[in-house]
Amino acid sequence: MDLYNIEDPSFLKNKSEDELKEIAQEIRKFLIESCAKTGGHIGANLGVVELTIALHKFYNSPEDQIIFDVGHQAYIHKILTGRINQFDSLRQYKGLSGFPKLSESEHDVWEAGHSSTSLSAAMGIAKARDIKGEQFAVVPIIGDGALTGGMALEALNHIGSDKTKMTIILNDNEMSIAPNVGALHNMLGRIRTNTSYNRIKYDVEELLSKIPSVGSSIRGVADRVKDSLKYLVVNGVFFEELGIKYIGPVDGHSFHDIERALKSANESSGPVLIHVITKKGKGYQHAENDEIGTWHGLGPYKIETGESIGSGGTMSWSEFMSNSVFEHALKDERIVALTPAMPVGSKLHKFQNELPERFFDVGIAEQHVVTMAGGLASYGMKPYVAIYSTFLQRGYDQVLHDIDRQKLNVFFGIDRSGLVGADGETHHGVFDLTFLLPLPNMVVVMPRDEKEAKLMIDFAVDYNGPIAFRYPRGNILGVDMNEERSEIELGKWETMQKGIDITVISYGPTLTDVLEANSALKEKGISVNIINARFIKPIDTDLITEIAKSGQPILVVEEAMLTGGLGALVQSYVMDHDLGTTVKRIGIDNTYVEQGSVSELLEEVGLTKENIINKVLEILSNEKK
Ligand SMILES: Cc1ncc(C[n+]2csc(CCOP(=O)(O)OP(=O)(O)O)c2C)c(N)n1
Ligand SMILES: CC(=O)[C@@H](O)[C@H](O)COP(=O)(O)O
Ligand SMILES: [Mg+2]
Repeated sequence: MDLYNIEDPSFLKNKSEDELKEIAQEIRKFLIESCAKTGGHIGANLGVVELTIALHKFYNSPEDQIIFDVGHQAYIHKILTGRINQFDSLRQYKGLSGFPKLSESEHDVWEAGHSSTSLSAAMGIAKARDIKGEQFAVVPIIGDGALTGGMALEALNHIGSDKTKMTIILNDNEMSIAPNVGALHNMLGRIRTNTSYNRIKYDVEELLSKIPSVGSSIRGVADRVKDSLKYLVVNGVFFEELGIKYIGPVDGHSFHDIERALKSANESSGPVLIHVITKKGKGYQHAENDEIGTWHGLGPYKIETGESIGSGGTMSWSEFMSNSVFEHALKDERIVALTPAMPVGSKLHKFQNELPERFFDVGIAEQHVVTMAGGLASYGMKPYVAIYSTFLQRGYDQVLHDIDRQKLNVFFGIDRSGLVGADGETHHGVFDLTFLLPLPNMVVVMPRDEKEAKLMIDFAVDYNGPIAFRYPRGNILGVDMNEERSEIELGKWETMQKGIDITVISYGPTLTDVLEANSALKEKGISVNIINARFIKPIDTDLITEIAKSGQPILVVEEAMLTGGLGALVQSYVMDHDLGTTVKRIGIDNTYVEQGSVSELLEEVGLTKENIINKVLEILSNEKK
């Protein structure tokens, strides 16, 4: 079978099981080879090869709506819907997205990137279908990790009570990114190991099918026996009690078993959940043996050895942050660390292994993690919540209502602040300032390099109140740790270079570009006053006033949304206090930034040394007029 000839999934309809197995094998081989070059979410995809093929054989996409939760496991779906030729560009600039994308194919009916949205989306689609009197199938596929997300549970609550027809595929591989956690995970584990129920249930169903309809009273008794079995051996009771018919566990690598379950689900008039058991990384030894979560998603690798290509170098920001907080925790018993399912990305292993009683992986539960940190803080602890900027969006009300309003002593490590690269528009950490800066009690900081990070971590640990500590994806800028630095003082900025023509204010790693632009501007005889706004909030109002009174125009450069960013704060301060000086900004202007390498994306949004130079020249030339 030439995978490159696939245009749509209809070719699967008349394939025999042996042929399907062959296709699965070819797809696996392709995925392993292709992701070795581009990187990507290989582990999750290798686990759903048979499942995705079986779904596309059984259903008629796009009329039947197949909805992938998170969407990181939709590569096979992309291959079966005619996109194999684009895999060379997977997750690259202008290339094939790593997630379902409406603009890529009519078969992508729902976009995601963040987890646990599929069931709510499915409910909406199913309701629209019913209101319009249409008949198609609605099939959300949700992982055991994504099922721990609060939204998924809210949706189950609604779907079960409403009895809306849909077939939910629960893809249980026992892994979130890291090994999955929580009581739901434990419950699924019990079901997986409880084979006796499954055997009895199938036997009883088999028996029931043989009872003729005339024997209705016998059949009634038998039905009740079958129903009561679930109470005896607990399988699926959780879902059944919610009003959702449970089928499973089903071997997710067996075409026969999946098809049998899909047929059975299809006959039901209400919601059904098929519990499918799969192996993450299936068919590729390195990914299959992964017990940590490294193979969930990664960059290019060597196929034979599984070694990563091109990673390494200096320490990542995440590792530096987590290790530094861990060092503090060894001395300060108030410090506890929390993560919503991201111990791998946030590099919390040291904390997790050495201080397990003060470490909490709460699963994909951003709202819960924030408020739980509040509870810990309210009782004298110093919680460190390592959370990706993009996922903190989920916990915003909790940050506002529970933490900031009560001035609780929570230290947020806001990982992946700024542009993240290949994951694209669902994952860039560029909105957090817009939602954090209005909070009256929140302090927001972002260090520019390793030395400043160390000083700021010391500050944040000592600080008593909510503090958001932003840091980007990628490696930390290493410097001489003995270098002299001005003391970190709440709301005070650092003057990195005194100048007389224009002030450029920035923070974090973007300052490197500002410093580079400065070298070129110096050659043109322009003297730049360079300010490190290490506190993005509170801003240094004394310094802004002093600069404005000196008559210098100001340029604020930031890797964040312009709306509600630092530049906006500085502009309003200058305006509100009639300081009269010009304030211009470079940042992300009212757009969702796509996927690509961070440098390509910085170029696209104008966050480059060249653009800073041009903007400075433009401002100075306008000032002269
Ligand atoms: C709201 C949110 N939090 C965290 C993540 C990061 N994340 C992406 S996939 C994933 C694990 C999902 O596990 P599961 O649903 O079981 O899928 P699997 O990879 O095992 O197939 C996590 C935590 C996310 N995408 N969205
Ligand atoms: C799909 C998802 O949300 C995660 O797998 C994400 O891709 C991880 O990103 P990092 O590689 O930055 O940890
Ligand atoms: Mg999983």
